[in-house]
Amino acid sequence: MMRITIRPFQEVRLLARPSRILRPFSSAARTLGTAETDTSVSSSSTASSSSRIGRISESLIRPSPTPHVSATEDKTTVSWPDGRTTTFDNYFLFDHCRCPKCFHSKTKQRLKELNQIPDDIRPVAVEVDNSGVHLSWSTSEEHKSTFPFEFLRRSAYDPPLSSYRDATEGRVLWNSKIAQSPPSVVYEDIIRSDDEALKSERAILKLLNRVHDFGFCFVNNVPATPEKTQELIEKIAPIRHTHYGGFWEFTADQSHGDLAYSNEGLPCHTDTTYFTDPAGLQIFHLLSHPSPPGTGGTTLLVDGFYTASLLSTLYPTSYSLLSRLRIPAHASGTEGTMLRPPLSQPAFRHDEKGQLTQVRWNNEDRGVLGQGWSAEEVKGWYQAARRYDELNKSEDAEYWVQLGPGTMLVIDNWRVMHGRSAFTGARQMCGAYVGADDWSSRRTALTKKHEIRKKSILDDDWSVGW
Ligand SMILES: C[N+](C)(C)CCCC[C@H](N)C(=O)O
Ligand SMILES: O=C(O)CCC(=O)C(=O)O
Repeated sequence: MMRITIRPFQEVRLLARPSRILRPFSSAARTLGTAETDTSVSSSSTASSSSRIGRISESLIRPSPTPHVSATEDKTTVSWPDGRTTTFDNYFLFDHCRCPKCFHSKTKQRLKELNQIPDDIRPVAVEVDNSGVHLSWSTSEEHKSTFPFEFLRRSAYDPPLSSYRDATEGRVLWNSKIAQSPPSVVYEDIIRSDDEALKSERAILKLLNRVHDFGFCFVNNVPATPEKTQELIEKIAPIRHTHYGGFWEFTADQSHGDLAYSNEGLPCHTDTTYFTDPAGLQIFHLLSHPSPPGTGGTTLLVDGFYTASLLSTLYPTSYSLLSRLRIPAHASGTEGTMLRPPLSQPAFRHDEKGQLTQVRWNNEDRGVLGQGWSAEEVKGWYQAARRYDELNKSEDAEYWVQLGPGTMLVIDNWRVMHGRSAFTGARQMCGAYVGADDWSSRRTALTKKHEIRKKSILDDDWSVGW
């Protein structure tokens, strides 16, 4: 392990290749001293606090894939073997230390407060080996952090290393042709005997991965009863309770002041746009709709990410307006329920990397537009909305499927829109919502437990909090 002791204000470059010998220095704090050349690795060289004279001892080191690491008063720079360089604020690195003083390894919580980080925190020693970068800090008490290369690659922000896997990994955008081979799993893989709990979990993970990748997935061979449907849903993830209840059964009985409780057709939409946090999963199981004599009641699915990508390509200005202008939504049709989130949101929301993460699209529940908008924005929004609507209603985008007893449909309500054709006759539907964070947590936890983890994946303490 190569150990370099550095002094404040001293740029240090740790060489991954024996091409140069570091210019060692010995100096009092705060100034650069005259250099002494020392080509032997001084095993005795130890991290020095800022009060002691430090020495750089460096020698030719074997070529290795480890990066160069250099630290100055406020930044630590990592020069990767592929030639890319990323820089970290020393405050950021110290804040992300995972040593026992800074991070509770069981609760995965940060222990160090911001006011416990000295404003001028900086490394006083840098070591690099195959396990990562080891920084000794300028704190009064000895404090050392070890950063896996994987953490530094993934957390890089100056600049970001976009090669890192992100939330869109595995995502498949689809159009009406998905009808040829829609994603599905079978009930028996999930509901198993108690001694097959691990197989059941792997089947649930397969379902949730398909929901992540396609935005929906069928579960076939489900017993057509509310009880078995509820049991299955609760096995997958916790049910989210709303003003409609937890597990719900509904029919055209106007029991709620909402068109879903009628026999009207419903254009493609996402649900609960009137919640600050719209439902993550929308799950349906059509228990009964004798047809004949009943008619209609066919389910519509549209990949809102697919049509958003078309809009972005065809009408980038419209995409931008739907990504920026906030739309109030409300649910006001049921006695005692007047839902209207305090913070309206735009139709398209993106994550920190600019990836489309949520589509909120519901014409029926849309409120009064234009508050705080300009006249041009009002006009522009309607043009953009009509363009998006046209794409959603196109033959290319619409996937019509007739549900029936035995087939449960799990929808990512942040991405895939659903609707139905008008119907006649007695139609019994049941299902539930699951919170967005809840199904994401379930999928991540099952992935961690069941997927063979490539050694480059971050270990426990570093894999959380992204
Ligand atoms: C699913 N369930 C029938 C219980 C409620 C349906 C709510 C429909 C509402 N317009 C919305 O889009 O959220
Ligand atoms: O009845 C259906 O098939 C769907 C109803 C619906 O769109 C909803 O509950 O949001």
